[in-house]
Amino acid sequence: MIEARQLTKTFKDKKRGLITAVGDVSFTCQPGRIYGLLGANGAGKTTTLRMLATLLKPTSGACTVAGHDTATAPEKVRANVGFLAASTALYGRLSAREMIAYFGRLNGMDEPAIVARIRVLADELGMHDFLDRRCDKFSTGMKQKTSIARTLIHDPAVMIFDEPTLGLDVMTARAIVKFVRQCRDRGKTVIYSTHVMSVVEKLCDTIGIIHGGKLVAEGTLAELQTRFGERDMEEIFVQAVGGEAALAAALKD
Ligand SMILES: Nc1ncnc2c1ncn2[C@@H]1O[C@H](COP(=O)(O)OP(=O)(O)OP(=O)(O)O)[C@@H](O)[C@H]1O
Repeated sequence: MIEARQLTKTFKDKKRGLITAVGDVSFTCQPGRIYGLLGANGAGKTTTLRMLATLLKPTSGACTVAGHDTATAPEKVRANVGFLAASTALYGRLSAREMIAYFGRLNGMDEPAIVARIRVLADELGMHDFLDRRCDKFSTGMKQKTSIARTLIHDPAVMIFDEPTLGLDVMTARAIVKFVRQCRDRGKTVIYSTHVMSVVEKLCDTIGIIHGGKLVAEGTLAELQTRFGERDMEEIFVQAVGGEAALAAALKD
């Protein structure tokens, strides 16, 4: 389970002064559920996820992830979390299998467990054709699948995906969305950040709309449709952030 309580993160920026990237954000995600964090560029999604994954310390507020507090037990949180960041990198000279196994060892797994888990991930993500090829020759989709596998090698209870389908072709994006759904169906707690409305509609059990660092609306798709009197997620989103002018102004910052 994930519980964020009044999470706030401010940055001092030379040009822009004090920035509240995330302000007073609270939400929970239960096992077997996908929480979709939906927001435009600069809304505060990545900063929120980095706090949950212990990569950033909140300025105030707290988070509990898989039963552990990120401030007092960060190692325990990290052992139970797989975080696919937009910037997750691969070593070009390693093959996908070597890369994934390396992260298995970093997570304290023994060799038989690593071999077995790579087989499962390669089946689920469709990676067998390129498992033993060098990462520097990979397409964007192959790289992303390898990054996902290395992030989830230790089969964590909590999985955090930051824009996992960005820049991917339709078929690869569909394969990844299907994989995320399977993770949820196996009881994982999943956070999925994106600005793609259609993915949120199809995939997420609960949707949190984040804008200017604030969680401005939250609910199931049906709840949001009722609350805003709209069926279309894009219309709901624009209304939730205060209209097109407010969205355009935020994107200019
Ligand atoms: N290290 C930092 N120093 C200064 N400002 C930062 C820093 N990290 C993020 N910000 C600012 O905080 C705000 C939220 O950024 P964040 O990356 O969390 O948004 P996002 O929703 O993930 O957007 P995107 O989809 O563009 O990645 C932005 O205004 C960003 O410029």
